[in-house]
Amino acid sequence: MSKLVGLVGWRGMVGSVLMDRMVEEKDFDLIEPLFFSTSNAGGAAPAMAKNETRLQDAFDLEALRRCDIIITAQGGDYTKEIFPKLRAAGWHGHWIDAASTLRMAEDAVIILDPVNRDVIDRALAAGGRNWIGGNCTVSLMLMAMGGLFKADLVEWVSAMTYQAASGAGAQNMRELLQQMGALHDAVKNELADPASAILEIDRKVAATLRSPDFPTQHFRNVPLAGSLIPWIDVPVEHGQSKEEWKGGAECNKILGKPAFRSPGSIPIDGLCVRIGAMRCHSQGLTVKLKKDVPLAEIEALLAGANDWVKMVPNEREATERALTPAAVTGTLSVPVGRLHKLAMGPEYLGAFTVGDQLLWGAAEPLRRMLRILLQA
Ligand SMILES: NC(=O)C1=CN([C@@H]2O[C@H](COP(=O)(O)OP(=O)(O)OC[C@H]3O[C@@H](n4cnc5c(N)ncnc54)[C@H](OP(=O)(O)O)[C@@H]3O)[C@@H](O)[C@H]2O)C=CC1
Ligand SMILES: N[C@@H](CC(=O)OP(=O)(O)O)C(=O)O
Repeated sequence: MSKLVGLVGWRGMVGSVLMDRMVEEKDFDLIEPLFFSTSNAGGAAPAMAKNETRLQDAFDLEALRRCDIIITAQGGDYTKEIFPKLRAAGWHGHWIDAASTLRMAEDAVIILDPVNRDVIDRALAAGGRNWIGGNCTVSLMLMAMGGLFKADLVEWVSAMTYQAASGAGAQNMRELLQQMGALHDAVKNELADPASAILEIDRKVAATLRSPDFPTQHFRNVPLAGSLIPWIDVPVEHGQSKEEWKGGAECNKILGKPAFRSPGSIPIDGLCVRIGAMRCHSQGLTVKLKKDVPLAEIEALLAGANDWVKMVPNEREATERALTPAAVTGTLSVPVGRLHKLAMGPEYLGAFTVGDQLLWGAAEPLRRMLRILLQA
């Protein structure tokens, strides 16, 4: 009999990407889905529903307890409220979650199976039941650079990120576009006139960016279009933002290493910056290798690590065409390029990578974990 799989958060942004991927990969052929809602219990479930065609109440513990597996992309507040109650009520099913709430819990595994299938399998054999998707930036960096970690060649990594608006949420994507539109509106007459002065256009753009009427409500009252925001998420210790802390904390956990900042862990740190891309995060990486490894060997290790990483030659045209959010958006491909040894010495590697933060960064690891559980 098919497993009963509860789906919570399926109509949100991450949830919708997840549903599309599950349809594409025919995951629904293998399960009996049960759709939940926090706002419309009793309403019609989406077309993928089979026998259970009404939306269940996502706060109804009895309905949730029926599920063998629950996948949620509803968000951290929902997880915080429901997960402990569900476990306390004796539910022993598998919980697959996109939210960060449970990531660092001892009994939770951060799932990214092309990188840490061994960690997942060990936890599964030991009775593990909590499977949490990683932070998007972290997952995308590991999808790109997994080959070097697997070969135990990494002494430390510094990641400088260029993160898309989607990481802040659907409303932020809309606001980014509104900001772009407002900037264009401010100078559209001058743009139509090839003789207009560029510095006059620039002056008007700057005034618009700084105007109290510029739409900035979702970006904490600062512009993103025509600018950038070098802070993501709340401050934590050591002068880091939480997004920067996740780089070290989650990477080490995903790789099955000792806790970040403890002996044996890999130092991973950098600066996380929001830029005006829609849904692809990019990262400029400095990797300190444990030894001088020839570039050709590095490329082979990276390219062989999984089916989605794609090497882009360190050439101008190939880079401009293939190593950008515009090229990658909406795809599972994780290109890595700009690979070269840096001036600091032969153990210092420069690299640049781009990935869709809603696919490998959020939805894809969840549906792949479902497949792993269905095969177990
Ligand atoms: N955004 C990201 O980049 C990432 C997000 N995550 C995690 O996933 C969680 C969900 O994120 P995200 O998908 O961006 O959140 P959304 O705000 O898009 O969706 C969350 C929920 O909001 C409700 N909702 C209310 N109004 C609408 C509407 N107009 N359209 C769709 N849904 C609506 C839905 O619940 P209901 O149907 O019950 O009303 C939905 O499941 C995050 O809180 C985070 O924990 C993880 C990785 C990346
Ligand atoms: N914080 C990420 C998006 C995200 O949802 O991350 P997490 O899953 O770690 O909360 C960003 O802003 O780009």
